[in-house]
Amino acid sequence: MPVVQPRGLFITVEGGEGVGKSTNIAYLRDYLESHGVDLTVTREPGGTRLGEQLRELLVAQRAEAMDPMAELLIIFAARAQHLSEVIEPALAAGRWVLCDRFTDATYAYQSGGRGLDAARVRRLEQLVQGDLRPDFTLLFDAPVELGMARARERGELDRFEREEVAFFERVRGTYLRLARESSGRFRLIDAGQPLEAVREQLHSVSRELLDCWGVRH
Ligand SMILES: Nc1ncnc2c1ncn2[C@@H]1O[C@H](COP(=O)(O)OP(=O)(O)O)[C@@H](O)[C@H]1O
Ligand SMILES: Cc1cn([C@H]2C[C@H](O)[C@@H](COP(=O)(O)OP(=O)(O)O)O2)c(=O)[nH]c1=O
Repeated sequence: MPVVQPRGLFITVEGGEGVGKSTNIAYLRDYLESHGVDLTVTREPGGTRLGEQLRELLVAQRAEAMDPMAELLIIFAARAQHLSEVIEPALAAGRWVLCDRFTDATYAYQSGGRGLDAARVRRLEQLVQGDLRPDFTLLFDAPVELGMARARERGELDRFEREEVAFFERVRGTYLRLARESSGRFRLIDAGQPLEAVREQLHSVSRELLDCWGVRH
C-alpha cells in the first residue's frame, strides 16, 4: 500500500506595523525546529524571486498614487507565484509553512485600510487559492501608536508605514473582526506586553500546534 504523506500545517502570522512579527517568527522557528518540525519560513508579499520584485514595487515610495485595485492585483499576483512555487509543494511534502502575512492582511489593508469592497478580495481569494486557507493564524495585536513607534525606531518608513493613524486603526479593527469571525483558526497574541510575556503566549500556542500535528500523524 502506498504511504500517504500527511499535509503539513499552514500557519500564518498577522498584525499591524511594528507589532513584533519578524522578531517572534525567528523565535517560533527555533522553538518548532527544536521540537522536530520540518519548517519552511516565508513571507508575503514575497517569498519567491518574482514575489520579492513585486514587493519592491509595492513598498517603494512613488510620485503618483497607486490605484488600490492595481495594488490588490499585484499582491495576488505575488501570492499566486508564492503558492505554486513554495507553499503548495512544501505542504504536499509534509513540511509546515510559517508565513509572515497572507490573505488576512489583504482584508485588513486593502479592504479595511484602503476601503476596497471585501467581496473583491473574496473573489480573488477564491480564484487564486481555491479552497486553501491557513490552518492557524497568529494575530499579534497591539495599540496602533505602540506599533508605529516601534516601526519608526527601526528606521526609514516604507509606502505603507507612512499612512496615517486612522488607516492603521481600520487595519487593526478589521483584523480583530476577522479573528472573532474565524475564532477556530485565529489565536490572539497580546503583543503590547514585554517580549518575555509574548514568548510565554507563543509557547502555549506552539504546544497546541504540536498536539494538533500529533493527532494528524
Ligand atoms: N514585545 C516587545 N516589546 C518591546 N519591543 C519589541 C517587542 N516586540 C518587538 N519589539 C521591537 O519592535 C521593533 C519592531 O519589531 P518587528 O519584529 O520588526 O515587527 P514587525 O515585523 O511586526 O513589523 C523591533 O525593534 C523589535 O525589537
Ligand atoms: C501580505 C500583504 C501585505 N501588505 C502590506 C503590509 C505591510 O505594510 C507591507 C509589508 O509587509 P511586512 O514586511 O510584513 O510589514 P512590516 O513592516 O510590518 O514588517 O505590505 C498589504 O497591504 N496587503 C497584503 O496582503
